[in-house]
Amino acid sequence: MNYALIIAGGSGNRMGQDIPKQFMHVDNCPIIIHTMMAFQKHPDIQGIAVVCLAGWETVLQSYANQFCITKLKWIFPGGSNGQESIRNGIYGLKEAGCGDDDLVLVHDAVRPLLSQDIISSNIAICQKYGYAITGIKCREAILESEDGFTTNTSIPRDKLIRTQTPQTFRLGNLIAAHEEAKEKGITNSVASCTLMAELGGRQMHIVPGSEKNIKITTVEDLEILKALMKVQPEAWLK
Ligand SMILES: C[C@](O)(CO)[C@H](O)COP(=O)(O)O
Repeated sequence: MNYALIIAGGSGNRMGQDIPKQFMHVDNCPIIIHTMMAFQKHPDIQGIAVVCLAGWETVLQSYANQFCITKLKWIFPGGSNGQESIRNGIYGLKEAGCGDDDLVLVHDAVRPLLSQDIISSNIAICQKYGYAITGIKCREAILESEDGFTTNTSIPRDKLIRTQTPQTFRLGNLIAAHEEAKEKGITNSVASCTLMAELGGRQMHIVPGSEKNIKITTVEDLEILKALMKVQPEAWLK
């Protein structure tokens, strides 16, 4: 079985809006529903779990009903950071009876333009190699700055990968990683891929992502999303 685990535990402070960014509407539909629709449409996804910001569970369930997201099976509580939210989600899946060999596609609630191809490739690469990370090559020149205002240090971009989601693992491997993180005192890794890298001993395989698989973090991202959806509504979801 293959399950989507959508991380929607954040309050979206960087957007500076009254409601969390994952619940903001674009094209008459909440961003998180656009995101869930990509998994709803995919024939190889059997269920969707959402790790949800406290207080928004009922809203989420009623939007899912309204937009016919029939694959939504579980809503789990969000954590105090991304790592804890993912941890809540995978332990929730385990308690719900999912097996160690089941695949879990961990995905940001605020990446609504996820294509069917990226989902398919995540499943295929994870089945083959065990650890699948969506990413794209870095095309910009990269500099390092200590204070955010000045710099004299260049970082070669040739080997750099900008990570996206989904990031896909077998449930048993995810649980083992989070157990090891607890033992080692790692509590706030930025993403599943950074946690795996920090722990070591896991070879992750890169699934080609897309510039359209944008993460909505700021008001500027929201404008880009609206523009993309206007030009080619849902085209990249096919
Ligand atoms: C997981 C992620 O999308 C990979 O690029 C990113 O790390 C999420 O970051 P956020 O700070 O939780 O938005």
